[in-house]
Parts: sequence; C-alpha cells; structure tokens
Amino acid sequence: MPPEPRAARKGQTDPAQRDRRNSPTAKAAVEPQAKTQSQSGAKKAASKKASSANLVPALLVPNGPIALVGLMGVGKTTVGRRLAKELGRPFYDSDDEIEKASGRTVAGYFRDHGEDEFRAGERRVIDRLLDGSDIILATGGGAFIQDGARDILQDRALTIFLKGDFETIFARVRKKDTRPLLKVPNPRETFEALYKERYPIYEQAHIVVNIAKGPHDRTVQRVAKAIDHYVKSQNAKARVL
Ligand SMILES: Nc1ncnc2c1ncn2[C@@H]1O[C@H](COP(=O)(O)OP(=O)(O)OP(=O)(O)O)[C@@H](O)[C@H]1O
Ligand SMILES: O=C(O)C1=C[C@@H](O)[C@@H](O)[C@H](O)C1
Ligand SMILES: [Mg+2]
Repeated sequence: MPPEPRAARKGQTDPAQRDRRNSPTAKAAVEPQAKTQSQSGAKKAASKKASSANLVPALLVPNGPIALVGLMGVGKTTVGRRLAKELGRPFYDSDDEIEKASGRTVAGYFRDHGEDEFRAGERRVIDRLLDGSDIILATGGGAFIQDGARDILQDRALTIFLKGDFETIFARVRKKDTRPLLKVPNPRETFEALYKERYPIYEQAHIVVNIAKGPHDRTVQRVAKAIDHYVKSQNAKARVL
C-alpha cells in the first residue's frame, strides 16, 4: 500500500499535519502551492554549484520516510545523500548501518556469514530505521528483492525506484570490486541476470524515476519533482473520492 499523501513543504516536519495525516479531509485540504522561488532563480541556483542548496525549489514532499531502491551502482547512496541535504532531512544507508552494527564490511559479512544472514540483518536494519521519522533511506541493491524487507518498505516508506539502463550502471559498478555478488569470473553476465530478474520487482515501488544523464544533481531534481507529482496526484484522487 502506498503511504497516505501526507504532504508538507520542503524541509518541514509539521507534527500537527502528521496527526491529521489519516483524515480524509486533511488529504483534501493539501493543495499544490505556488513555487516560492522563480523558475529563473531556481535555474540559476541549480547551475551555480552542484552541491549548493535550492536544487529543489519549494516542492511538496510527504512526511515520513522516503526510500530509494534499485540495482547496485544506480546511485541510491549518492542521490539519496544529496536529496536529504536538499530537503533538510537525515540520511541513512542500509549498507552503512549494517557495517556499523556488525563492525564488518558488506563484503566481509557476505564472506563470513553468507548472503542469507546478510539479508536477515538488512531486514532488521530497515525495520529499525523506518520508525516513521522523516528520513531519506538508501537501501542496498537487494533489499527490495526479498519479500520481508520489501513489505516493510512498501508499508512504511514512500519507495522510489531509481531506474538506469544496463550499460550506464554496469560501467559504474565495474570501477569498484567491493560488491560481493560481482566477485565472479563473469560479472557482466551476473549483472545482466540480476538486471533482468530484479527490474520487474523494483517496478513495484510507488514511484519510478529514470536516472538523468550527466551529473548526480539532475537525478536529485528529477526525484524531487517526481515526489511532488506523486503527492499532487494522490491529493487529486482524495478530492475525487
Ligand atoms: N550521475 C552520476 N554520474 C556519474 N557517476 C555516478 C552518478 N551517480 C552515481 N555515480 C557513481 O556510481 C557509483 C555508484 O553509486 P552509488 O554507490 O550511489 O550506487 P548505489 O545505488 O548506492 O549502489 P549499491 O547498491 O551498491 O549501494 C559511485 O561511484 C557514484 O559516484
Ligand atoms: O544488489 C545486492 O544484492 C547488493 C547490493 C549492495 O548494496 C549490498 O547490499 C550488497 O553488496 C548486496
Ligand atoms: Mg549504496
């Protein structure tokens, strides 16, 4: 079930709004609002510097967790960290949290405990992180593929599938040899198999965003706009019902 359309202005976490979030009248009352920054101002701000604020001018963003899902290398961590900065929200990465909790690298954890235990740990970490707070969560590439973690993510977060074409993301993952699933004699074949198996599952996310060509920040902007559209479409539905 997608989360309720709990819209807030960018960076705001309004507790009163949270309390109202399950009320149908509250849904209907959330109107798309005029942008507070002019388009030209937004463009200037966006082009000024990759890491500067205001890449994401005054869009509607729901309260509660937002989770990025998708294949390894697509940019969940990179984009998630920047999105969190733009929205003024805390950022977490499930792989990092597993590493912190276990004192092992992801690769070390796979090696010593195997994938099944890693998945159980991943599920626990995601369960702990999704406590309703307004966080941005970058998930590990396989998190959304396992039923248990996917159910938790779908129930308690607004999920966003970052979708990239095979060659672009394979070129990225080839640069590092830290990903245990790709430490195989033919990583291209393995990656292709994961791509084919997993894409239909990632498609179940509440929102799908094609990654942009070029700098990370273009994708950050796309994600923010997609969230805004999603909230507005949910509000429109609430008004019709
Ligand atoms: N738009 C981009 N242009 C160029 N490189 C990028 C872009 N987005 C991400 N990258 C690079 O691709 C690599 C993988 O990105 P990242 O670690 O964010 O992916 P991920 O989806 O979190 O992967 P994993 O599931 O393995 O954690 C990083 O080195 C990152 O800098
Ligand atoms: O795609 C996957 O299954 C994985 C992706 C990484 O983020 C790590 O969670 C781990 O390497 C497994
Ligand atoms: Mg990552």
